Amino acid sequence: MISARATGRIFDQARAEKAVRELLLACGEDPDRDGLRDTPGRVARAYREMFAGLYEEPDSVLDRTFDECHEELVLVTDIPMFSVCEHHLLSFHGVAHIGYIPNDEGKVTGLSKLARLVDLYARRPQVQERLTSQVADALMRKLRPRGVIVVVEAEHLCMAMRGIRKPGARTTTSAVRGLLQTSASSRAEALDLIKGRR
Ligand SMILES: Nc1nc2c(ncn2[C@@H]2O[C@H](COP(=O)(O)OP(=O)(O)OP(=O)(O)O)[C@@H](O)[C@H]2O)c(=O)[nH]1
Ligand SMILES: [Zn+2]
Repeated sequence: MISARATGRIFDQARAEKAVRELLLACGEDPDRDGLRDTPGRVARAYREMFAGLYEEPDSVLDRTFDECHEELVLVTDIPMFSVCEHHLLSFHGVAHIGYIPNDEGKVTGLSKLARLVDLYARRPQVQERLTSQVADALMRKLRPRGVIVVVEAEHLCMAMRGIRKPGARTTTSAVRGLLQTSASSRAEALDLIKGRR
């Protein structure tokens, strides 16, 4: 059993393996045949990795800040993102763009922390809308910036490989907070930079 570092949740490897074995049986497969014998263990480990964000405290990612006196937009685009849709437990994946305007103390975070924050929230059972707003809200809570914008563009495998079967359909979600919500010109500047990034 893997114990949680911060959130009080645990990953129960033995239970996950048992559940995968049950699922294979339910599908009419033989989990004891050669090719499947190690599969429950592998799948359980894969889920532990894909849901690693359940065991991490998001706010701690942003504990370290730097005084850079930068009071204009900081924008990181095209952060690769893999998450798991909580409705079908299938992947949705794409990119996230994150921008924020530091407060007048000029408090900035390390750029990699923005990607770490996306990773942490993405590695949970999710819906894209909640992932997007959770990242924005964590930044507002911890950095107290003047504004935040988060845009996520993703393809959902549950819409591509099953169900409606529309591979290539992309979903875009955004969350804007503070000045980037109230000021149309600040928001337009950020969106232009996101749209024109290539
Ligand atoms: N809003 C939102 N919907 C999502 C997300 N991921 C998957 N879904 C949708 O969740 C919905 C679940 O619908 P249900 O009718 O309960 O399930 P279903 O019968 O499997 O639906 P279909 O996918 O249409 O076959 C589907 O429309 C999915 O496209 C997401 O991140 N956000
Ligand atoms: Zn889904």
